[in-house]
Amino acid sequence: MNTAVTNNSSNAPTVVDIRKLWTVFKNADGEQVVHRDLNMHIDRGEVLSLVGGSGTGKTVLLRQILGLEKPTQGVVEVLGQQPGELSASGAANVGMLFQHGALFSAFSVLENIAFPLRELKLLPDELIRHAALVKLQMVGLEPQHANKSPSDLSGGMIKRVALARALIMDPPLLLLDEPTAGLDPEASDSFCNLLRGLHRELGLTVVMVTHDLDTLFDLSTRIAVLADQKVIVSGTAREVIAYPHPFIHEYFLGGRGQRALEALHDKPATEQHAPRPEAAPR
Ligand SMILES: Nc1ncnc2c1ncn2[C@@H]1O[C@H](COP(=O)(O)OP(=O)(O)OP(=O)(O)O)[C@@H](O)[C@H]1O
Repeated sequence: MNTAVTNNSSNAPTVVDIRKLWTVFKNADGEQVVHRDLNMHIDRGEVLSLVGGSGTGKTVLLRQILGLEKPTQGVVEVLGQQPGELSASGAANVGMLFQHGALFSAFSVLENIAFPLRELKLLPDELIRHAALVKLQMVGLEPQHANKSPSDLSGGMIKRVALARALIMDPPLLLLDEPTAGLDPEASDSFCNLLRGLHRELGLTVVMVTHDLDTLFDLSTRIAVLADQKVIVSGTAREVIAYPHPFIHEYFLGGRGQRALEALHDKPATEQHAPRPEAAPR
């Protein structure tokens, strides 16, 4: 099997560096190796999407970058720090948008957004409230929604509130787990537009897991494919699709993939970024 392609032309600093990562779970049948000697690095400003079959360890990898789980072996670094060892201020390096928003149902919209900042216990209430209102506006919601309960919100609004909460500490790195899952096409387009605008305006680095090909092609500057317990290829959509692997063929060249690809063909090639090797750690 070929290994993946050309050089990284970017001189941007590395935000996420994963080296020789192993994830092994013990279960009733013995051991399950999810990641085997996996290497991946993500530079500042990238929107890197993780694609792979069910159970290939995409969510586990996000949780390891966030510091919720430790790998069995190997190194995960975010801005040069191990996520599990981040200080209170360092914890602000990563914001995470969970798949279903994961809002606290007993809290108002504003209390949900403010929660991570309030937990730090470093700022007065009025400043926290002001910061949360700024984030509410940043995700395109009017102040009149501030006191609503999550149960009064549409699916698209819940995602926006969850995004505002993920951004409350101004993290340079944002993790997105299925950001458009459960949204209708219109809400999904609108949320992608919001994410694209925030990525540009805030200079964010983004790592995303999505099964939605429209979202994948719409937002990604690079796609990394997880298969055979590692990243088998990373690059633009065109480069990844050209890589010979049964998963890629099935995933991108089935009917669903073909439809999403038609939309991609309308995009100028200049919107695509250079492919990257992930075979060896730096
Ligand atoms: N805490 C855990 N203990 C044991 N096994 C786990 C644990 N967390 C994840 N796994 C297993 O690791 C594998 C990878 O899980 P993960 O949720 O990362 O997959 P995924 O690529 O996100 O899949 P999907 O696309 O279906 O969401 C799965 O087989 C899962 O059952």
